[in-house]
Amino acid sequence: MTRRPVQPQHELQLKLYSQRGYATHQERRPPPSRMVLSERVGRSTSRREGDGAQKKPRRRVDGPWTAMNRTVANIEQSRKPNYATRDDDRRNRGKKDDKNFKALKMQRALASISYGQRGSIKARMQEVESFDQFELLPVVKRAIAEEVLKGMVDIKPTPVQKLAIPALLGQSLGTRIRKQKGDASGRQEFLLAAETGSGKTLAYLVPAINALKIAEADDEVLKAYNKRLEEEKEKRAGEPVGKWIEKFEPHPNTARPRVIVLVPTAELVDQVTAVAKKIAHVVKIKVRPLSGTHDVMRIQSNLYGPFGVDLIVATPHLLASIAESDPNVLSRVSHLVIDEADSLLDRSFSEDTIKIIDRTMPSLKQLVLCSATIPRRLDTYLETRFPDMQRITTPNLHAIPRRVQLGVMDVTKEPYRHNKMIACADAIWTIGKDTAKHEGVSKDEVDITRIMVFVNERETTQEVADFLKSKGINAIALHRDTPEQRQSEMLASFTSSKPEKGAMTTADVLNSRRSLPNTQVIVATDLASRGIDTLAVRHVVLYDVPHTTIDFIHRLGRAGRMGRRGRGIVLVGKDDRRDVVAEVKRSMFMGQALV
Ligand SMILES: Nc1ncnc2c1ncn2[C@@H]1O[C@H](COP(=O)(O)OP(=O)(O)OP(=O)(O)O)[C@@H](O)[C@H]1O
Repeated sequence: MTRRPVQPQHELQLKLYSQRGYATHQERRPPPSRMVLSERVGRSTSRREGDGAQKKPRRRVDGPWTAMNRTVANIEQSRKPNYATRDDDRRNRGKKDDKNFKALKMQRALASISYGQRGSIKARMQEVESFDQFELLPVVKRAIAEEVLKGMVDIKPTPVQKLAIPALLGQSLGTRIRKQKGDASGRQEFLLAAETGSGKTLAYLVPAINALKIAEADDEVLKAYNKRLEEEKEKRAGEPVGKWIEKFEPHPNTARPRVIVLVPTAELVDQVTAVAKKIAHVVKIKVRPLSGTHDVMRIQSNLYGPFGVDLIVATPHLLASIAESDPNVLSRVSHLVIDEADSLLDRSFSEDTIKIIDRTMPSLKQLVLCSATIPRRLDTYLETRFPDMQRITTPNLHAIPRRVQLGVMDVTKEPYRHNKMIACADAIWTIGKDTAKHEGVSKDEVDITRIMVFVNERETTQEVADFLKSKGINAIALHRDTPEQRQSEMLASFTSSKPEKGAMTTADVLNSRRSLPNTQVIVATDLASRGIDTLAVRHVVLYDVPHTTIDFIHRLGRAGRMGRRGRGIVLVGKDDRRDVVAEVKRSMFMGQALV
């Protein structure tokens, strides 16, 4: 048997962060797994092989003395290490083999979507080339081109938009997407599932606003109100409307929105509101945000303001509590969108979300759930509650794009000795310096590098941010107690689509020893930043190994958005599931969906 040469750890680290962009020998060819878990680990002991198959298994009570007095090593045959060679590994790669994703399979959190179904969808998508092919009102098309995607050349719908917009519009198009008739009440239910950063927001906002505008044209009450308003304007000859509108009769849409978009966080309320307002500006509808960060006065004026409200973007908790005191708020909703449905229908939010779904049901025409991941729990819930829901899934759902690379840092080795904080700071310093180096020494100013660090527990965010600050890194923790202004300033720079120049030159950055100029870091849990459109982020550090593949997808999804390239670094410690990390890395390399 040939032995593999052992490389000193610091050499591996250097290689890992070398200019070749993490594509080191180890990276390109993951070592074979030395310990392969039993294929039948999920089955009960009674059904395992051999003569013991018929016997009832003896009940074993685990306790401090269980391992004593054993005369044989308690190693199952099936747990024997698999000494697969690299050649075996290379041969097996790509084969649809049960060996793949074993560790992930044990954790299986995501619902599986057949590749057969994805293939046929891919063919249908090719039939759509432009937003003009959708049966949208001209004013909505203009809003997309002139406001939302302003400045972009060759504007094309993204895969999820190609599939979802015609379906939500009830348009047959060439796409042959099944036109949903709706149930007895005429209500339609959709699930939009597509990768992170793939343009889901527009995919649901555009058809909802289009429907809103069509309904508005048929609304007799609104037409009569507008007529009276025009007469009043004439009567008051030139007096600014803002001065007298409060005293005029209440707007028919006051506190009676027709479209509601639910999102999990205040940051997402702001983000989705900003996109909706860009369309609203051209289309002339009233879009208002409702989130816990607003004071009571602002919430009151957003909901009960004299100009009415058409579309509300809200967090479920706040909206559910408003609906408790004023049930009419949800009495006229025709379109309900649940963005980040995997979070909003999970334990912490589901009570309020379901309350809102139930209350809007009588008037609801379209229910749209939107998510980058479909956890099995959500899948089961939808199966039971909405058996006729039309599922629109893109071909790459649950796969982390190949343009995002994943590097692994072993924190148990020198020089880190299990100290994750030092490893994290080291990774950030390396990224900061490497990025400056890549920009070239001739540059006067270097672009600011934005890095997101993800931890599993909210409590750790501040601890990690403080440590990074002590190491000269400009880091901020994203949690409830961070001053709102600082938080929103930092988020604004992370979500900007244009690169921003820092004050330092390349030489300054490379020579600096005490602080890392031109680098900004946000430390967060993925829940705090779920859905945030961090276009400026190219690097993500997974300080903790995520608990599930769902978290892997959402966290790595903050980088490499909308076709951009990205890099992730996962810090792996003594107690972390290396097998899971290795399999995620392998599936990313092969462009396969995670399980
Ligand atoms: N057709 C398009 N062409 C180019 N860019 C687009 C298009 N549609 C949307 N975008 C841009 O893509 C980015 C990501 O969109 P969006 O935030 O809707 O992604 P998402 O799918 O909701 O991601 P997540 O799952 O992380 O919430 C935004 O900056 C948006 O402006």
